[in-house]
Amino acid sequence: MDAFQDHYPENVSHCYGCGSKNKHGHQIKTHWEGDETVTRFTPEPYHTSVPGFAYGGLIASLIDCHSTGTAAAAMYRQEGRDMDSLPAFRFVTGSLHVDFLKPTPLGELTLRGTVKEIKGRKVVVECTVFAGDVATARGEVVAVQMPESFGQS
Ligand SMILES: CCCCCCCC/C=C\CCCCCCCC(=O)SCCNC(=O)CCNC(=O)[C@H](O)C(C)(C)COP(=O)(O)OP(=O)(O)OC[C@H]1O[C@@H](n2cnc3c(N)ncnc32)[C@H](O)[C@@H]1OP(=O)(O)O
Repeated sequence: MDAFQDHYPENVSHCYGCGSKNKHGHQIKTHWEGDETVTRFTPEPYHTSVPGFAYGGLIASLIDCHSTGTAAAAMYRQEGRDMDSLPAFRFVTGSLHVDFLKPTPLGELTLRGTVKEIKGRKVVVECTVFAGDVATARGEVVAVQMPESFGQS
């Protein structure tokens, strides 16, 4: 299935969470299901916190990149544009809030995102992590369109 991350240009495909060119990263893949965005990810044994359960930093990382990808896709969708069209929308994380509701078991996880707000260069995304039918974590990300000057002081 065509994923948002498949449309990131090669020179920005090195992100640890979502870059297809980062062999050490999570390489998440996100797509639309109606008005929700969905990522499926199965943690490895080395993502353990307490034996049998996933490390919270991993959960936060998945929420982060799921949500920045969702922000970009939502902007394209709002403008009725294809994700390969120019100018490109690229988002970075302004803030990342995570509530860990229940221990998250090692096994297939499903992240479901919804867009709460689009305003100017900012998109607010809510994301819930499910293990089976159980919501184990919920996050909110403020994603901001990357300024031209990103990385320069
Ligand atoms: C480090 C490597 C990144 C590589 C990226 C390469 C490009 C790749 C592109 C595509 C591939 C996918 C990449 C996915 C990336 C994955 C996620 C990450 O890990 S990103 C890394 C962590 N994040 C940062 O390093 C941001 C550092 N911070 C900044 O650069 C700025 O602070 C920035 C851009 C976030 C905001 O600065 P302003 O000056 O451009 O924007 P202002 O005008 O202040 O804010 C715009 C709106 O956003 C809100 N906002 C900004 N920061 C906020 C915050 N911390 N909390 C809540 N709202 C915030 C503001 O209140 C404002 O909203 P109102 O218009 O007033 O409604």
